[in-house]
Amino acid sequence: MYIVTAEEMRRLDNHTIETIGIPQAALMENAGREIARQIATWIAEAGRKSAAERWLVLAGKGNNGGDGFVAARHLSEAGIAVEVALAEPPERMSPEAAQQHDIAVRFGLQLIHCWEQKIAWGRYTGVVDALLGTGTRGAPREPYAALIREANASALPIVAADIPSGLDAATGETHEPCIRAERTVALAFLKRGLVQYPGAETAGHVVVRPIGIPAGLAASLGVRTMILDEAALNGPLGIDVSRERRADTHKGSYGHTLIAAGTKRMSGAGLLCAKAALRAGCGLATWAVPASLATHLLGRVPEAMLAGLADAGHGDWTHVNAEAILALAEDCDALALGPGMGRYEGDSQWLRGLWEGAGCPLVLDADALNMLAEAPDFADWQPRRAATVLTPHPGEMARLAGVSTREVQRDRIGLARRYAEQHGVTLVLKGARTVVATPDGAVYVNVNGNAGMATAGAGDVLAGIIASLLSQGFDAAQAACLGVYMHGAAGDRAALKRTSPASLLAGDLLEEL
Ligand SMILES: NC(=O)C1=CN([C@@H]2O[C@H](COP(=O)(O)OP(=O)(O)OC[C@H]3O[C@@H](n4cnc5c(N)ncnc54)[C@H](O)[C@@H]3O)[C@@H](O)[C@H]2O)[C@H](O)CC1
Ligand SMILES: [K+]
Repeated sequence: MYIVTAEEMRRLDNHTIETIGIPQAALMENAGREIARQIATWIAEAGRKSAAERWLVLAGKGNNGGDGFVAARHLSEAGIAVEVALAEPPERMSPEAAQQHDIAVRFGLQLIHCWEQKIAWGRYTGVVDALLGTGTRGAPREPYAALIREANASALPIVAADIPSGLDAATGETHEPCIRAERTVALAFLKRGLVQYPGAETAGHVVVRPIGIPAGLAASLGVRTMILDEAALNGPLGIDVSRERRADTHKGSYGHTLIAAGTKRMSGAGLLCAKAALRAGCGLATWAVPASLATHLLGRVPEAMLAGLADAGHGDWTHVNAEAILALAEDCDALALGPGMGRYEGDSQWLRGLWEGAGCPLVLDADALNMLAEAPDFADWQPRRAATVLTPHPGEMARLAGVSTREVQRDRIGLARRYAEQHGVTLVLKGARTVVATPDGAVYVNVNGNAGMATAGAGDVLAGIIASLLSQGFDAAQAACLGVYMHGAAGDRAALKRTSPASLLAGDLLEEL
């Protein structure tokens, strides 16, 4: 399922009208009818009687308002009482909205002129927000701001037409004020703002309804952002998710994952990472740690091989010669580096040796990302010889990109795409709605998982899963996407087994993989 910006939506819209020749009024008719249909369905599902309902449609002066007039007509036809509140007089409306206004008048709909009359909110059982759509620029101005505040304060259920008014369709930023919708009927395609927080929260439950724009047009007009679902895994990512293991295979058929992770204080990070790799299906896993630690970890993951690397008795990673890790990596199919590694003097240069030296796919997580972020000479590092996957959380992403965490969260899709393209890496920007960006400009947004996964060690599990998939021969985009999807799905299964997701542990994810 494609996710578009307002600008991409305009291109799709224009192409449909001008090249394919579907009249704009037909698209608007479809849009309004779909909104009304959804409302009628929800009323019925809630066991309420249409005859007992009275809805108020808030109509703005743009085409979003035009959709509102159409929706009102179809609600009325479905036997649901409806009135339309006009934010501005018809002479200020877009031609399409003005046309729908005139039709509404002749149709006999009850209209309220907000510049002359106050809305008696108590009269209604629900509200359609058709004030502002994808044509919005910046924070809602008057009279829209006041209407949005009143609608929110009314505590009536609000159904947003296309997007909640006040939401930035391109980023998910919410302006002050912004409609808090119970549901949103997205027209033709999901807008980015509906899937990124905080926008995703103000949109409530989102459904996407077709309005006559061919679904395939998105790809042909260059849209490269989509929901990470099974259709994406099976389609553009080319993964057969129902594929079974062949019977005549052995552990050597499924790759060998090397995990360089953990220190005395954070040995659990390495443990979770190594276990996750094995649970995600690699045939063999080697867990490398500084030698001083190895004796304490014997038998902790019996299925993994434990490699204690000479550390001159220091128990830290910079005293482990990078060459020793590279020598182990020679026999492995992917290397995960960073969880629980700690930070040391000169560690950025230490990482450089591994970045330039490792000929197998590399997953960098946690401390390895901070080493990378602080490398003053990163621009001079030789390009990697195999795929690289970075798995930062927003704070680590901020350090990598040299911006604030707030900046990262403001436009996760845009930032992840730019970073991945610029640095030739596959980037997994973690957090609610994890974003996977590939070096060729494709972006996948994950929608599974839950807040219980905001727990120590969940990231270490993800790094292990992705490295495991890389060692099984999946390419970087496939491994990152399938890994993120499996990780979220495991989290959802684990959360179902607990009274509250709050008590979920990273170790629980392993059991569900
Ligand atoms: N996607 C489609 O193919 C179709 C979409 N439809 C609907 O049309 C809107 C987009 O319509 P547009 O006229 O471009 O924009 P808006 O309705 O969002 O109008 C905005 C309106 O308000 C003014 N404005 C802009 N920013 C602000 C602000 N911050 N405060 C106040 N006013 C503002 C601006 O000048 C415009 O006049 C889309 O979302 C769908 O709902 C079609 O109906 C069907 C085809
Ligand atoms: K709206």
